[in-house]
Amino acid sequence: MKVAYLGPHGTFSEEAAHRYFKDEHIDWHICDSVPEVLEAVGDGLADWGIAPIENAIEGTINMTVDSLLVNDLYIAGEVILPVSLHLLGTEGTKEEDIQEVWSIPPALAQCREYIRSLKVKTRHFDSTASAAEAIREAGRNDVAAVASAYAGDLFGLVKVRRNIEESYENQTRFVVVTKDKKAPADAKKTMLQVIPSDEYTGVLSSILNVFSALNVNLTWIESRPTKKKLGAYQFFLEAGYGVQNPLIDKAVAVLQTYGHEVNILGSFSATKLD
Ligand SMILES: O=C(O)C(=O)Cc1ccccc1
Repeated sequence: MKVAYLGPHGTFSEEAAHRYFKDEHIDWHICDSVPEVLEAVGDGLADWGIAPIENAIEGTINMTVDSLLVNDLYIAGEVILPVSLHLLGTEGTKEEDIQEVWSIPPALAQCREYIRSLKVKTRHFDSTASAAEAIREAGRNDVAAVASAYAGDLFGLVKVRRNIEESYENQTRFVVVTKDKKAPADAKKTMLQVIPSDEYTGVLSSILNVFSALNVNLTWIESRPTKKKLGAYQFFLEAGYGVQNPLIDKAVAVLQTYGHEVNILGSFSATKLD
């Protein structure tokens, strides 16, 4: 079985992948960016992929939501991983000498306040670990990376400042995706994409009412542009029942009678890591 995740070694994605698939014999397919992970599964280069979709501080990771759709993937699992971010530099780096901080944008966003307080520039990388690796290769004392303690150890960096994110309860949610649109038997949540038939006053509230009328809890809601014209949005709704529950079929049927396009993007249960 081949599983794709965001590399290089030392990313949070690697930790999530290794801990989620711990009991199986896996052929790992390490990718250079989050969109490439989902593309690898879409193109059949890997059977499964794991990608970050939501962070407790920064919210939705849009590149994952968008790439899920482009590659026609099914979410069959979810992993919640505690994450701690540190400012990492080469030996001898002093906080006051840092001019630039390097990392993947969602990680930089989780420590926005701290980075603003340093009054430094930021540089975007494709992962926390690729930023840490670049700091080691640069061998400079005026740049630092935002990454995990594990990445710091791997690339021989020291912690210039610990726990720089804006919450001590920081967690990231990853989705486990595949091409096969089959829900696991124990699925407890369903992810739906709803593309409204038209723009009219109250369209979102009428969509949400379908779920409240059926007493189906929604655990996540996100809107993304349809990318067709300015102001046209589609909605992602995560319902608190697996797809095998008749209430999900009912909700989909009602939404379709309203003329909305509804796609089931996945059904899964959560794995919480500590
Ligand atoms: O860059 C990484 O280490 C990733 O796996 C992506 C990511 C970035 C920020 C928080 C969690 C995961």
